[in-house]
Amino acid sequence: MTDRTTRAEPALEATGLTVRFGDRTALDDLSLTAARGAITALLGPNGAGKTTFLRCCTGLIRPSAGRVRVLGHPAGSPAATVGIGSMPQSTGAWSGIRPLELLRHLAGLYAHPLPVDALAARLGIDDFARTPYRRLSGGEKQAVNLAGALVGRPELVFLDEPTAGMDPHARRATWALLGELREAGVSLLLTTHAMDEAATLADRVHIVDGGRVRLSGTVAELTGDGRSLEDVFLASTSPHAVSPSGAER
Ligand SMILES: Nc1ncnc2c1ncn2[C@@H]1O[C@H](COP(=O)(O)OP(=O)(O)OP(=O)(O)O)[C@@H](O)[C@H]1O
Repeated sequence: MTDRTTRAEPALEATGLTVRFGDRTALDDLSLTAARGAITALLGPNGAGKTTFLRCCTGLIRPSAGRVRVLGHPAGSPAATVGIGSMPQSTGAWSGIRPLELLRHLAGLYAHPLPVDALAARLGIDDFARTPYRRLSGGEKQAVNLAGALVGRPELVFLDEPTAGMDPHARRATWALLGELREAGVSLLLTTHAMDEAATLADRVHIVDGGRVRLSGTVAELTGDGRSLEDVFLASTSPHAVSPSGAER
């Protein structure tokens, strides 16, 4: 599916994305790229537009203006969708299904899935493999959601706050796994509120606020003047919600 031309394109390229929900502007002419084989982190206050952006990338939302190319193909097209994995912030979809059943079901949708048992063992899912999804703890659900995103061997993975709710052991194990995926050439785009997560993992950071990219760079570039990443974040973003007109606050 991926030819030489599309391999030359970034893993992800968004140009001039605008998304409105009624009179609320969630994305406001947002443009950014994510390189192949790298971890790109999206930081931003609550309501900044991060999840909306991921939903545009996975084809769940069609922007009112702008375009997204995923692995060299239009977002939402079959050619783009086949190469991606997505870990949403939460999913109410699974309810009574048990983690191993779910992962086997998802694996069956792909031609060359990862071995489910090994993936479940790696993410500690063995311990609760037969517990109905809705009974799992927050961190356990996160592990299952992550496994679901990875089981199809995606070229590009979208992770919406992947370690939110995880204990420090699970968080470190997840960081290690994401680092290994990058070493294997997988491209990753994650959102996070954890500055240490971005600083540890990200090759490039985009700070988003009010539906726009406010700052981009490596962590070293962004903190080159001696400030912490959190100080840079606080100085470049606002605590207020997006105004109904979408105007800058
Ligand atoms: N389906 C929807 N209908 C109406 N408004 C929406 C919808 N989805 C998102 N919004 C609004 O768009 C804005 C951006 O939301 P989004 O979920 O993308 O933010 P976020 O950066 O992911 O926030 P958080 O860090 O809290 O998860 C918010 O003001 C939100 O209320």
